[in-house]
Amino acid sequence: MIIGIPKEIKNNESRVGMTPGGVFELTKKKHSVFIQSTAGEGSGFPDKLYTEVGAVIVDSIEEVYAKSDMIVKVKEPIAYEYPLIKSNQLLFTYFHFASSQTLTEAMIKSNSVCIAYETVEDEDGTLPLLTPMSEVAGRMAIQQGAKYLEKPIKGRGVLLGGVPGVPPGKVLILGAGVVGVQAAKMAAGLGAHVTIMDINMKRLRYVNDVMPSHVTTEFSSEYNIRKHIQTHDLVVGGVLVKGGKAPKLITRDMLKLMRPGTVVVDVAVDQGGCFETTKATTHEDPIYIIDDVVHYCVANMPGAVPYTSTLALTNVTLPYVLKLANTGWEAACEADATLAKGLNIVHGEIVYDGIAEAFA
Ligand SMILES: NC(=O)C1=CN([C@@H]2O[C@H](COP(=O)(O)OP(=O)(O)OC[C@H]3O[C@@H](n4cnc5c(N)ncnc54)[C@H](O)[C@@H]3O)[C@@H](O)[C@H]2O)C=CC1
Ligand SMILES: CC(=O)C(=O)O
Ligand SMILES: [Mg+2]
Repeated sequence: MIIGIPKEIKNNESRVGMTPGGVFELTKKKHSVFIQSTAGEGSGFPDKLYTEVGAVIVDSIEEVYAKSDMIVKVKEPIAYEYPLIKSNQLLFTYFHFASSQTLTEAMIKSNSVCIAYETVEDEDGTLPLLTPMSEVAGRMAIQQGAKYLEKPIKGRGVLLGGVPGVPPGKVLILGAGVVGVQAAKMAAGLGAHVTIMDINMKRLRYVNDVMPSHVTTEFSSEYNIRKHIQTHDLVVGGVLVKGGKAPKLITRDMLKLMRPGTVVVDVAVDQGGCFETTKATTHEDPIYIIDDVVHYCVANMPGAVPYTSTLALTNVTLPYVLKLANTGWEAACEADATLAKGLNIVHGEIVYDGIAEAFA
């Protein structure tokens, strides 16, 4: 198969769809790989490393799309790319359709086959292609939150770890999935007091078992959220309803309960966000303030640490890229139920319930 890897063009997105190590495995199986010039540079992979393993460097994104049967990338195609997508072309990337009707309509119109990393789902309900980026974003959420809590950057002026004689800051985490647990780990490591909430008791039992005693679990309800946002300094949104829109757990009127300078980091922004006041931001301009609450809502957080994220992403996508390249998407999805869950839009039809429901 002919595989194309374009350079990402989303704001400050320096990840690339495949490492040279991944390309090596594809060319070993006699597949052809076209990669856009400098696509890997931001992740520490100059063109030379790709040509050494048999990839062909092409100058423009137009050429990558025009030559390829399958496009392997990181983020959803953006408007510039819509007209480049060919009928029947296979697109393997993150899409997060439920948060964008424009993207959904464009992919329906393209007559392509869209397999979304974020809905590839194992038998046990875990999301193997979302997990590593959620691990990155969960850990980053505390790094970013701690930074914006500093007074010159508009926060409350609280040091999360406190100091001897002064209590630590308080972090509230909504969702005890991958993002939530990684955020809890980082916040606990800094010495902050952590409250983590979920509606899944199994997850809360797990967190209770593995975390130190300054991480406390609490069932996620409006009553409990209203209570805790009055005393916590940093609130992290990490909830997910697979493939669907995130539930709005903190409404506009609830912001008034928070103290000025409280920071919210809504990692769930890519599925629409769990704060009513969430709107997607970029690494270039990551925050905005509403009712004195600092909002950080960057939809591609791992893009800022591409040296780590590109490796972590290829680790998990490569086995599926190989299956798709070796047998084509129909046979690969028939043989692998986990991969088949990634089918979101096929030749103009939405085939994933969560997306259809988001726009019903
Ligand atoms: N902004 C960014 O750069 C990135 C965003 N993400 C996003 O972060 C979100 C979370 O991802 P994961 O942690 O991997 O998902 P996950 O499925 O591991 O965890 C989500 C958790 O939310 C819980 N939940 C659902 N409804 C809830 C409610 N009403 N109250 C409390 N908890 C609730 C679920 O029970 C589950 O435990 C996703 O939308 C994902 O796409 C992931 C990576 C990067
Ligand atoms: C998962 C996702 O949206 C990201 O890695 O940017
Ligand atoms: Mg995202």
